[in-house]
Amino acid sequence: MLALNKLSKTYAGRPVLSELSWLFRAGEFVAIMGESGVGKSTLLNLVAGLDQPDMAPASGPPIVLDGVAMSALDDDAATRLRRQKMGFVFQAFHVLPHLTLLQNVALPLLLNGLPQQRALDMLEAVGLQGRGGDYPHQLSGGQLQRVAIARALVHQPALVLADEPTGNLDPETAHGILLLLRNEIKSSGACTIMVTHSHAAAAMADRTLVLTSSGLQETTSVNRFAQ
Ligand SMILES: Nc1ncnc2c1ncn2[C@@H]1O[C@H](COP(=O)(O)OP(=O)(O)OP(=O)(O)O)[C@@H](O)[C@H]1O
Repeated sequence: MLALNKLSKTYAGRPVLSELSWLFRAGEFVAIMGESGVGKSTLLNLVAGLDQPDMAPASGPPIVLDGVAMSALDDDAATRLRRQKMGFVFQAFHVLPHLTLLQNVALPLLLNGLPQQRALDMLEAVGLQGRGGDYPHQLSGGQLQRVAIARALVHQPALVLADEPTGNLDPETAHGILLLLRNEIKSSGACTIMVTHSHAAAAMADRTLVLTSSGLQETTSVNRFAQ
């Protein structure tokens, strides 16, 4: 579904990611952990096409999503792919304050020319039925994350990217949000990559990878849902 093939990223001559390779399968919920500064957010940004990897190795394109080499796309094509195939639960893509909750959740449908009905269904799925006309400032942090998850999944993307989706929440609220995220991605069949520092969050994933300077490695110690 998503293949990384010797993916590397260097900032100002300093290597951050070196020849990362991994295959993420459809429907899989994967947590990525690792020390601060090791390059987890960089990895998500590269997969999202928001940043460019180092020149492709001779062995082939470094990021391939559903058979499409990201490096072969121009800006417009990359934007279209991102819009159609990806959903984000990133701080940088936070809920827009001047739009109602329904408008926020409907945005990916609007951008993809899809019918708007699913926005109402998604608001209901995340427990915010009847709140579609409210604005983000009327919500708690946990409710806002529910809106972010509804918006990330409403257009049924093949790939969901989440960066610390429960970073600012208390443990109980965080647990509820992660259960919701897990249920929604399992029913939609999306592949989900979640970067987190939280072992409790990682335990909700099917598997956990640890990113170090030597690359990605699977660890089995934290996954309650591991199959
Ligand atoms: N745009 C950029 N320009 C230069 N250096 C950058 C840029 N983005 C990230 N870096 C550097 O790359 C390294 C990895 O950063 P990144 O944010 O990916 O780490 P991280 O593992 O997500 O850290 P954390 O867990 O603290 O969020 C850091 O040393 C950071 O300073």
